[in-house]
Amino acid sequence: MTALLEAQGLTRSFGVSQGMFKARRTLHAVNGINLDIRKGEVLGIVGESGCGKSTLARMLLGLLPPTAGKIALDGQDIHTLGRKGMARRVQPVFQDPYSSLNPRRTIASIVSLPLEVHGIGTAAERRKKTLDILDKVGLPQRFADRYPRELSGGQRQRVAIARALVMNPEIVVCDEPTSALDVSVQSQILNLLMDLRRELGLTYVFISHNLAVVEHIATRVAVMYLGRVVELAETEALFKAPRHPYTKALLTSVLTPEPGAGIPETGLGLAFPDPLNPPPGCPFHPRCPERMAQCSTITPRFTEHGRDAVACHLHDPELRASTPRNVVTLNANTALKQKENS
Ligand SMILES: Nc1ncnc2c1ncn2[C@@H]1O[C@H](COP(=O)(O)OP(=O)(O)OP(=O)(O)O)[C@@H](O)[C@H]1O
Repeated sequence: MTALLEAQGLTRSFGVSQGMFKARRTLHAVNGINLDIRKGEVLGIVGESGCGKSTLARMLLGLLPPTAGKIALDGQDIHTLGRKGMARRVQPVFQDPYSSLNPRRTIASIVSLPLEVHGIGTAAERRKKTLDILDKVGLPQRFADRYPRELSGGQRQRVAIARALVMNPEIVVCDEPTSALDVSVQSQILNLLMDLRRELGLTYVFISHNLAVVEHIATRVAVMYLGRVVELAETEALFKAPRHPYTKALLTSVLTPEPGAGIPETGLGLAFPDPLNPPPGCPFHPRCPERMAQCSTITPRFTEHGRDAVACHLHDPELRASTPRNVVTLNANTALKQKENS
């Protein structure tokens, strides 16, 4: 598969002030990510709250400029495409269908707005296209003249999907598209997204903290930790045989949407690190049950393993071969005890 959207060294930092008399500090929300999104795939992006998923999504959509690195769409720097050029080809579906739809506009006017903004078609053509799209997302055409408040959460998310599709984009970036919905409605929306992908040949970037959802929908998965991708693998391989200790921990946990709440039920014990003060070396090492001596000083390289890749010294053939005697493997309890004693 060829890369449709490609991120190179993608970085986004924010200046954060910590009170009146303290100097502003820099928070690297996304830190040097290389990622190719291939035509027709569903690239799942997972990781704890605060690891940088939404910041990455906003950059891929062209809504937030990177502080370093670049993104290319079909080989062309998205900077040169501009917001409008990007909006024709890459569209978002966000988490909250309550706040993302203008309450004062009718459904038809919400869905057709992108066409109007881009000056596409006559009013009659736009109306027809809007009704067709409502049909495609499973909403009765009579909803066209209703307002968001008259619709349920699931119906509103269908409107948000219709609005994303009305421009015939190639890529849809879905940021937690089912997280705000009732469980009973979530699978309907997921099935709709999958049907639309098949029918329209779409490519999805699918962000979720829900691993079961990602396993169901993604063809490939990128696991993020503190602004970096630490593992990238085909979905089946990732869920069957995760390589990175963090991925392994994620698979045995249920992530909470609360920032800073850490990974519950993993046995790792230690909380999510302060993004303003990330640990040296491998950012995961203080929580890692398999950490080795070099993990606290050397940042792991991203090494390829067949079609997959991982950033972990345990899987770096060069480093493993060169430092066999340095290796000190700690289990989760030892790591926890060390933390308690320090
Ligand atoms: N505008 C901003 N100014 C300062 N810090 C920010 C800003 N936006 C995001 N951050 C910080 O960047 C980091 C990554 O945030 P981001 O929202 O991308 O994470 P996330 O993985 O999407 O989390 P969630 O699942 O909670 O949405 C967090 O530490 C967050 O506090």
